[in-house]
Amino acid sequence: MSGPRPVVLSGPSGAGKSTLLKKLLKDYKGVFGFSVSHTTRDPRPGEVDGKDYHFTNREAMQEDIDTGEFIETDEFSGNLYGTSKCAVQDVRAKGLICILDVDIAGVRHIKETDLDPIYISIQPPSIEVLEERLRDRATETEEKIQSRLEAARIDMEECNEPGLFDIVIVNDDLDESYEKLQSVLKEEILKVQEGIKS
Ligand SMILES: Nc1nc2c(ncn2[C@@H]2O[C@H](COP(=O)(O)OP(=O)(O)O)[C@@H](O)[C@H]2O)c(=O)[nH]1
Ligand SMILES: Nc1ncnc2c1ncn2[C@@H]1O[C@H](COP(=O)(O)OP(=O)(O)O)[C@@H](O)[C@H]1O
Repeated sequence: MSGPRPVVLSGPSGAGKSTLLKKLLKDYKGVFGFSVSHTTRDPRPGEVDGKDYHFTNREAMQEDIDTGEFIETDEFSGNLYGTSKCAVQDVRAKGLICILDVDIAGVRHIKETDLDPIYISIQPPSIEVLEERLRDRATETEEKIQSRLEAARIDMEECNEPGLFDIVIVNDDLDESYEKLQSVLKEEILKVQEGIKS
């Protein structure tokens, strides 16, 4: 499919991916669209089905996986997550830059497809700061915090693997990170904005 290149945002749970991507979606209306993943985890207060995720159960999701409806899926912290073909096509059909928020296993799966996105890793300044952010967010049980921190340690190591990401942004100061993110995406943003004008 032609059009602007999609963008993959990855990085440990709690690093700030949703915060950054929500800013992009708000500041660049008509430029970006979010690929709404499926998940078997429970919705958090305020999360909207069909907007933040397609909330589903394991049986229904497995049926869809079996019929080939997913580009990639992964088990993360006891739940299934996955990007459906429709999630990406719906955004790309509108000519928008499709943003995917996936874990590092998802990044590796997407590398095997022809999607050709820009790969961006959002990292916390340290594991201690990450733990603090996860605790302050107050969305996870102690068990889920521990399993996210375990996955984070692996992610923080693997993100520096040569060729895996186009850029790694250490999200210390939010405004600075957002500036860096916008600057990496400048070219694609311009393509869409020029398209809107003409
Ligand atoms: N592979 C894959 N990972 C996903 C997908 N959707 C979300 N994730 C990842 O699953 C992890 C947990 O997401 P979530 O439960 O929303 O927690 P949060 O990242 O702490 O807000 C994060 O690392 C997400 O990037 C997906 O469709 N595919
Ligand atoms: N640069 C930052 N400095 C301080 N707190 C941040 C920063 N970026 C995000 N946060 C906070 O950290 C928590 C985790 O961010 P979130 O966007 O939910 O992460 P992710 O989507 O990667 O799991 C949220 O409570 C968010 O408000």
